[in-house]
Amino acid sequence: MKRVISVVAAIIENENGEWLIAKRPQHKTRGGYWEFPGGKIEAGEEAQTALKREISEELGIRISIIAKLTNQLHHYPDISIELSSYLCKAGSEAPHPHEHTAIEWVNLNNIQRYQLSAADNGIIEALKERAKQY
Ligand SMILES: Nc1nc2c([nH]c(=O)n2[C@H]2C[C@H](O)[C@@H](COP(=O)(O)OP(=O)(O)OP(=O)(O)O)O2)c(=O)[nH]1
Ligand SMILES: [Mg+2]
Repeated sequence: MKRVISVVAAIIENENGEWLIAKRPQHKTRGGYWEFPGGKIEAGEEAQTALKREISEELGIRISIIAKLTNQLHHYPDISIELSSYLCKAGSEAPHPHEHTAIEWVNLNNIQRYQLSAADNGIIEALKERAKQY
């Protein structure tokens, strides 16, 4: 059995109802794919603490975590990940891509144009479901 890596991702919404996605650098696993910023939970770390740390490292901003959105196990050929996503709000600080090659604010209608990691399909589904309720 493959090792399961616990990963947290921030689903950050701005005032225009757009979501922040970031492009992974080529040299990393799943390089060139877009994702929701975040990363691996370190040993002994709480999920939400890990998320705030990752977002500070990757984008240089603080976030408030509103609610958990999804929790899904995904098997890639090389690794398995347990991906937990959280709905978040950013303050007035502008995010900068410290560890990605680009960031974009996208709405749910044009997010399909970006090639997202396979594990993120469940997150998009959940966001679309949620959008129907409003
Ligand atoms: N952050 C993030 N990782 C994702 C998403 N979807 C997805 O399959 N992954 C995968 C890619 C990686 O194999 C793993 C998380 O890796 P990561 O590269 O962000 O981890 P990290 O920030 O801790 O980076 P590193 O120190 O290991 O380089 O989860 C997503 O939406 N966000
Ligand atoms: Mg990361």
